Amino acid sequence: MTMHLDGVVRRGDFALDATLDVEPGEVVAVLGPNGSGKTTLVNALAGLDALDGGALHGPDGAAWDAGRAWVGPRHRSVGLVLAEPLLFPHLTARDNVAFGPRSRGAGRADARRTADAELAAVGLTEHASSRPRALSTGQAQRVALARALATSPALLLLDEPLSALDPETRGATRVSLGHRLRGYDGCTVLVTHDPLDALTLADRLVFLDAGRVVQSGTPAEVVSRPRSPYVARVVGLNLWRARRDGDVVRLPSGEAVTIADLPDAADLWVTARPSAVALWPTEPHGSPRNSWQLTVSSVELAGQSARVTLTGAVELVAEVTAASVAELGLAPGTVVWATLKAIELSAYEA
Ligand SMILES: Nc1ncnc2c1ncn2[C@@H]1O[C@H](COP(=O)(O)OP(=O)(O)OP(=O)(O)O)[C@@H](O)[C@H]1O
Repeated sequence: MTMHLDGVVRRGDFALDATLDVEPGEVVAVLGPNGSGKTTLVNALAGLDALDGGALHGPDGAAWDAGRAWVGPRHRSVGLVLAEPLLFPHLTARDNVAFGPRSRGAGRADARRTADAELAAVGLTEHASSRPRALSTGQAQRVALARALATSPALLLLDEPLSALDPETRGATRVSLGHRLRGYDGCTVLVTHDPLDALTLADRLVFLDAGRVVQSGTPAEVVSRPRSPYVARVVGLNLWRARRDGDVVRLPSGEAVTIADLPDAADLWVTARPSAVALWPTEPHGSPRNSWQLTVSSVELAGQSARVTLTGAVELVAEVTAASVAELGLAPGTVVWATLKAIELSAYEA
């Protein structure tokens, strides 16, 4: 069944006030800036915190938290994976995974069979007899995933499961996690800071800001139409709020922008890909386009390309080749002209 939350959790001045539905077999990634309420949400779903209002219905169909109805964490059908694997150091990988089924009443042989199947599903059959200190960090995290799934939970909560891994291990562990999640038919909520986790592992993305859901949609929808500066940053797009006045579109700074294809709405979001921004040492002339004289505030080189942050009449990120950084002498404080063709701007109703 669908997991359904429509509830409020208050912590001092902060309030999480969110609606979240997750279908069986669906992976929903929850993203948001620090302090937006992601951990508060996970704690409410796991039963580590109670709702202060509203209701939570688990995927098993039971009211987990609704008025006087309350199912404690031990009685919710939930598997939890945190950033650190937190395995029992004195138990083998197999016994770590078998611990959950055992403590829920399974016989020793049955629990071991389940553990072996779960370890096989994350590619760790050969390490079943290893103790945690003999495992790499990525392997230990895969054992933690096997342990979380060994009780066949209806809801799997993954709270930054890859964040403690070094970049190389993270890539391989992400692939293994994705593979395992495709074979899991329960509901999955994945909290992450990493856009790559969200875009590669999730069927749907939910963005929290200050305790509220500010956008949700499939990765493709969110990537093409971000609706908050945070979402735009995550998907790597320039985003401005704009107002249409007749055929003129103005940014909040009052700057007019020319957009080829305008929707019939007054309040707009306008996006542009950083790679569509061209930079020039002097004011360019020629085909009609948007052009601004801006100051470079930062340059981040990554291999053959660079992300250049510019400020002035508009805030803009440009992606240029490493060669142009040298040719234009781009460094904090450099003044350049930035242009964007009307056809490179995309506008949609806010
Ligand atoms: N026990 C508490 N008392 C008061 N405020 C709290 C308490 N617990 C959390 N908060 C506040 O609630 C807000 C949300 O915290 P939460 O940990 O859920 O955010 P988060 O999105 O998980 O952040 P991060 O990405 O940094 O982990 C924060 O402003 C935090 O300071």
